[in-house]
Amino acid sequence: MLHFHNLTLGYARHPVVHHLHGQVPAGSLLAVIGPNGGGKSTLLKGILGQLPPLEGRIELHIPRNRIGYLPQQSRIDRQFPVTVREVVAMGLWQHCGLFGRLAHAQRHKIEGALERVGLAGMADASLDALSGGQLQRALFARLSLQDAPLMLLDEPFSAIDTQTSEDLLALLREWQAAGKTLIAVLHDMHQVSRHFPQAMLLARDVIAWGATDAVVTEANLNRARGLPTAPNPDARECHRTTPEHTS
Ligand SMILES: Nc1ncnc2c1ncn2[C@@H]1O[C@H](COP(=O)(O)OP(=O)(O)OP(=O)(O)O)[C@@H](O)[C@H]1O
Repeated sequence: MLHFHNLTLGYARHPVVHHLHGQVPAGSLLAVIGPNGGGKSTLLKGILGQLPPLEGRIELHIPRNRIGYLPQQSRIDRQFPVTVREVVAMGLWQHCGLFGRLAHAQRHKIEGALERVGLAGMADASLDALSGGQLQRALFARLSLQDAPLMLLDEPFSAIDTQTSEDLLALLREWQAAGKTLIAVLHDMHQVSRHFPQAMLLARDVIAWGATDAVVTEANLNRARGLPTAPNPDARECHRTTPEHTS
């Protein structure tokens, strides 16, 4: 689904993710973990094509506009005057355009997606009336309508109550069982160990990547904590490469 070839990503020539090699096979459920500033969101931006590589490349086996993306909740403008229906309808924009009128079948799909995430009857609620957990449920409904083969989720369960997290984790497993490839940035190691078969520990360099049990170890986490994650303005361009990884 996704293949990293000696990928280096960064800002203004300062590398943040270094020399990433390896592939994410179709159908993976991969957690990206690591310290603050370790480059997790930067990696998602690279995959989305929002940040061109400083070096190397990303081989993507689907068109970029077929990637589903759930941004960090803090990036959502909740004061924007829209209803839950309008937000969820954006998941169908490839079928009806962003400002097109919703056909009966599309309204039906939206109702179904809302019901599936536990928001039945909430379509006309305004976005600012939702709790954090309800908003995340609505964003999952939008993602489900997008029906993308690859989905990237940036901290989908931060500041979300346990019941909502459990419900949405069940949805992720359902999507994986249907053949989707899922990559999620997460901070809760307990959640990662319980629900994600594969993990990548990123602290600018990949510390470990593979089966979650082998990645989430005290030794690896300590190593990641000990690495500098602040940008170094004096960093020189580096030509190191690392061996190929297959998740
Ligand atoms: N737009 C930007 N311009 C310049 N530097 C940036 C930009 N976005 C992120 N960075 C820097 O890149 C580094 C990695 O940031 P990134 O957001 O990818 O980390 P992260 O692992 O997702 O962190 P967190 O867990 O805190 O969300 C940080 O040092 C950050 O300050």
